[in-house]
Amino acid sequence: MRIRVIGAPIDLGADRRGVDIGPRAIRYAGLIDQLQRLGHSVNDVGNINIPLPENQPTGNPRLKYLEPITKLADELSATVSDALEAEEFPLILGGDHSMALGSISGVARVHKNVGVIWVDAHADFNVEETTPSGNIHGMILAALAGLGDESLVNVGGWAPKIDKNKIVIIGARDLDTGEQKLLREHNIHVFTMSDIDRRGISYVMQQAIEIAGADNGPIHLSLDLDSLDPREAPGVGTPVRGGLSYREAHFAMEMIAESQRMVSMDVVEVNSILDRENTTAQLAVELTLSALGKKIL
Ligand SMILES: NC(=[NH2+])NCCC[C@H](N)C(=O)O
Ligand SMILES: [Mn+2]
Ligand SMILES: [Mn+2]
Repeated sequence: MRIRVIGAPIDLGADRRGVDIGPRAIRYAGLIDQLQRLGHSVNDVGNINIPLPENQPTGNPRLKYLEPITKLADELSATVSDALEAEEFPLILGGDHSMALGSISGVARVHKNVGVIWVDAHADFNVEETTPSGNIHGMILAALAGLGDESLVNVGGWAPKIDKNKIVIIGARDLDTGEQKLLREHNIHVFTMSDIDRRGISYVMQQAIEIAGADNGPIHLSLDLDSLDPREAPGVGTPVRGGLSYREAHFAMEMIAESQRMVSMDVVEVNSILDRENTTAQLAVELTLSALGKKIL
C-alpha cells in the first residue's frame, strides 16, 4: 500500500503542552522505516504549519482557540482528501485530538459513508454547554456527528460528517456528566472498559467493525494513545487508569488490519514532555504497524 504520512502538531485543543512534539517523536521512533520494512511505500509530506498558542487569542473560554482550530481543520481536511484522491492511505500524526476534525472531514468528503472507530479513554463528545474544560479536543467526535458549535460542525461547509449510527467508541472510562447524557440521547455505540472486561476485546472489535463498517463501508480509525493504560502509555496529557492492556491494544489493531476495511488513520495525543524516553511514541509506532498489517507470524 502507498501511505501518505501527514504531521498535524496541533496543541490548541488541549491544556497540557507537549503534544505538538508528537509527530516528530513518532517519526524518531522509526515509523517510516518500519512501515517500509513491512512492504509499504511511504510518502512523508512533513507537518502542516501550526500557529503557536502564545500568538493566538484564547477567545471564548468554553471553546478555546475555536478560530485557529477550525482554520487548521479546513487545511488538514484538504490535505487528507488530496491523499485519498491520489490513492494514498492518509496516516495523520497528532497533535491533540482536535486534529481529527480536519482528518475525518477530509476522509468523509471522499468516502461519504465512512464509519469511525474512536479508541479513547474519553468520548470527546462534549459541546459548549457540557465541557468541563473548554478544550476543543474533548468535543470533536460530537462535532463530526453534527452536534455543538456551528463553526466546528460546519467545517468544509457541510454536516454532519459522520452518520451517528456508524460511530463506535472503544475503551471509554472517563466521561463527563453532560457528555454521558448526550451519548445516551443520541444512541452512540460505546464499548466501555467494563464491556471489554465482560465480553473480551475480540468480541468488542468484531462488533465495532460491523457497526462502523455497516453495508461494507469504509472505516476510519482514530487512535488516542490515552486509550491505553498509563503504565503502557505514560506520555499523554489526560491519563486515566484502567485502560487497554498492551495485548488488547495490539489485538484490536490486528483485527482492524484483518478486516481490510480501514481507509485512513489518526494517531493522537502523544505528549513527549510527559513521556519517558519516547516510550509512548514507540508504542504508537508499534500499534500503527499492527493496524497496517504487521503480524507475529
Ligand atoms: N482527546 C482527549 N484526550 N480528550 C480529553 C477530554 C477530557 C474531558 N472530557 C474534556 O472535555 O475536557
Ligand atoms: Mn481523544
Ligand atoms: Mn483521550
